[in-house]
Amino acid sequence: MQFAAFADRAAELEAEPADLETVSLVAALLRDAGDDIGTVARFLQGRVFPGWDARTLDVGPALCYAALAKAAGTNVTADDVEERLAEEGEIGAVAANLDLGGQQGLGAFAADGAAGRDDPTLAEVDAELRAVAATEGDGSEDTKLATLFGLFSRVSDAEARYLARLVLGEMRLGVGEGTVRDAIVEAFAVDAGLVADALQVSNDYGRVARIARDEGEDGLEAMSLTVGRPVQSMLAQAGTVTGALESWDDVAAEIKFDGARVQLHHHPEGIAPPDADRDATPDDPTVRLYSRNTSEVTDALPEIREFAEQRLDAPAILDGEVVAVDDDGSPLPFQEVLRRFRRKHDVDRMREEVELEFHAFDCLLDGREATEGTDLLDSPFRMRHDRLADLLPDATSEVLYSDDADEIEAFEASALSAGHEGIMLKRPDSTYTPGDRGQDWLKRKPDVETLDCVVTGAEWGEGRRANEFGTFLLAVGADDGYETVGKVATGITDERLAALTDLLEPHVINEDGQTVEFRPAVVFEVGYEEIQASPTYSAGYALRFPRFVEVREDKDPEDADTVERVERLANGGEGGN
Ligand SMILES: Nc1ncnc2c1ncn2[C@@H]1O[C@H](COP(=O)(O)OP(=O)(O)OP(=O)(O)O)[C@@H](O)[C@H]1O
Repeated sequence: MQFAAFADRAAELEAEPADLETVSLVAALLRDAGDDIGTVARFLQGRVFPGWDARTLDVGPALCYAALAKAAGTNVTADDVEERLAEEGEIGAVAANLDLGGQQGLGAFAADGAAGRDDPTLAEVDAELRAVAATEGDGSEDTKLATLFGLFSRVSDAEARYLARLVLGEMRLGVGEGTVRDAIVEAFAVDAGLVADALQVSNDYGRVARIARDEGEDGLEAMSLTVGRPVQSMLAQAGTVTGALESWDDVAAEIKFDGARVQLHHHPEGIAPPDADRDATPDDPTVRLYSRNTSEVTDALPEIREFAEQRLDAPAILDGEVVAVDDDGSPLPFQEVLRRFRRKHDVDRMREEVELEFHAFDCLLDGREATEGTDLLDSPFRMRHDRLADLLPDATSEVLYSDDADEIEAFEASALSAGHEGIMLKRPDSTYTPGDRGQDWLKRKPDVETLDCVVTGAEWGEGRRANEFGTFLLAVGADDGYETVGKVATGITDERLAALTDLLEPHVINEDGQTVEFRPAVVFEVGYEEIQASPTYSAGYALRFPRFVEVREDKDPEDADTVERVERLANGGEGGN
């Protein structure tokens, strides 16, 4: 398929307001996509890589504007592109009006290796974007710029609209995961439940679309978890012991460890890297570790890798928390783990400073021969946990199965006095539902709830702080983008303000006097006293007394809290008992 044909269909989708029609248009596009079906399923969602693959293009707005400016010709600068963005409101419209590769464009003269407008195929665009993602090291910015310039010079105005959005990961087509899922069902007349299950185990819309088309329901049914391809983590809602005991016969209470989520994959025959299009060989590592966002973190956590290498023999996928401990083995605050977590250099030195432990709390795949069935997603929690305790007796979370509130309270008190964050309450017969923040896992924390908010704006400080941001605008996820819920200025030390300014400045997309606007990129955890309905902010709610707690480096904007959750919290639907 030509990229131009994809852009035409994207324009049709963008113009379609009705959800049902959108699903039908996507279904038709999937049917027409031929060999490009996987790429189409991903591009429509603004993704180049499947969900299990954490690679990103790593192209910030500034680089994208520079590439657009270069392709637009000698008269246009990156600042001009930014200015137009302020007028037009979104990058697609800007790109479509720049006459890229046209009369003025350098691409017209085939400079710098650019071929001029030549109608690239979808596969070519995909390959070029993957090349951008693979570029690293010294001079990588220049190489990325050259590749993007080359691509932008090759496309028409209509194509440029969607190419620019794709580069920045914001397609704005109203096509979310649910739309693609429903479209696969409609396009290939396959069972919706089978498609949903296949998506859960594979975390890969492109592959599910292809299998639904080529192998039908049998193929979907045969899809199972694959060691080395992380699934989305199952998540929790805030809940109460009384609520859990009212809804369930008994409760599985566990310690809530204060660390970072890690999915541990083990295969004795090696696990191929995610970007290698080949089977594993014995030279590949036998353990790979993934963060909550499915990024690989194996190299940052060598002791966890060594632990798994020594202790596991068969294929396994385990879910757990990595916690930092002091010399006595008592847990240290979550920030200590993060220091280790994102570490690329000096890992050995850091390893001496901060000791890490893995606490496994779930088992998604148990490949030991003696056990029946390997994929445990549909098995009840009690059984998954028993398997886990059998696999790693000394590194598995302790569980208290109880229907007695007093007993659970005593369990919580001992968890807190041992320095843990709180407890989790799980429904003992619940299945593992990847990516789901459902009612089967509840977190009970003794302190006030916090919210994870996307920082969408800020105001410059005054006087001696004129070069630092002073107040941050907070937003939460909505159906279409983000809605604001408050501003935070308290809880931030001077030193921290400087660091936050450095962190956020590269994400500025707009500036108007004292006020700046950010591309959604950074997530703040924010405490508050209360949430009130309020017309001041676009979410319709305002946080009272918001207080900065931490930057959630382990979360992407998509993982932030939502308007729906804010509404629930405001109406007292969640909270301590
Ligand atoms: N025993 C446990 N079972 C499940 N999750 C646990 C456990 N101990 C610690 N956790 C952590 O608690 C989190 C559950 O809360 P939630 O699903 O809301 O994630 P979160 O949004 O990262 O929340 P939080 O900010 O509370 O860590 C898990 O993601 C995991 O990192």
